[in-house]
Formats: sequence, C-alpha cells, structure tokens
Amino acid sequence: MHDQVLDAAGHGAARPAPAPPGELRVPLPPAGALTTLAEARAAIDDLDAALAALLEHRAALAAAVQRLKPVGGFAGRDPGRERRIVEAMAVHAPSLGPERLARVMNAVIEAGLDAAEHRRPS
Ligand SMILES: C=C(O[C@@H]1C=C(C(=O)O)C=C[C@H]1O)C(=O)O
Repeated sequence: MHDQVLDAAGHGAARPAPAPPGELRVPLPPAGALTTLAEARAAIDDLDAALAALLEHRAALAAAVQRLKPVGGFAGRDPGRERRIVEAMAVHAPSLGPERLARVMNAVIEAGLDAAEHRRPS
C-alpha cells in the first residue's frame, strides 16, 4: 500500500502518508473505534494540529479579503456573509448545529479580524 507509511516510532502501525506541499491530510479515526483515553487524546491532538493550521490559513485569507474590501476590518464586518458561512458549515457539523457553530465561527472571525489589524506586512 503506497499511501501508507510506518509511524516514526517504528512500531509498524500504518499512518497516512504526508500530504504534498500546499495540502493538509488529517487522520479521522471513527470516535467509536477509540478504546483508550491515550488513543482518544492522541486523535484529538492530531486533529487540533490540523485545526490550528487551518485556522492560521483562514486568518491569512480573511486578512487578504480585508485588503480587498472597500471598508476592511471590524468596521467592514458583514453579518449576512457570516450567517451564510455558518449555514453552509452547519451541513457538515450536524451534531453541533447552527447555533453552537455560530458561536465558534464568531470567535474564529473575530480572531481573524483582530489578527489582520495587527498583522505585519509580508
Ligand atoms: C472576510 C470578510 O470579512 C469579515 C470576516 C469574515 C470571515 O472571517 O469569514 C466574514 C465576513 C466579514 O465580517 C468578508 O467580508 O468576506
């Protein structure tokens, strides 16, 4: 199986091959298949590392939008766009549902706008 590699510790457990540059690959073990606390926490740690990379990239994209909009930053906040983002995401997060997801995304969006306002030009 050429899309599997041995884990770094050499235990022989199959791990997904690393993603090519510019892509993100995340193992998504079914939660019901996790039987120990250590295994479940390791799965969360893997996922959180990917989530952090996605959030970092999302913040960069949101900063680009701020530069392109006539009014950027918190002053140019667009509640309708934010609602549509949450509605689209809710389809993929049925156990969270739109209200919880809206709280999460409000925090994500505000963090992105705040980071954009304090970003050093690259
Ligand atoms: C990125 C934008 O600016 C703001 C930030 C958003 C975001 O982080 O997704 C969405 C709407 C705006 O409040 C945008 O208008 O698209």
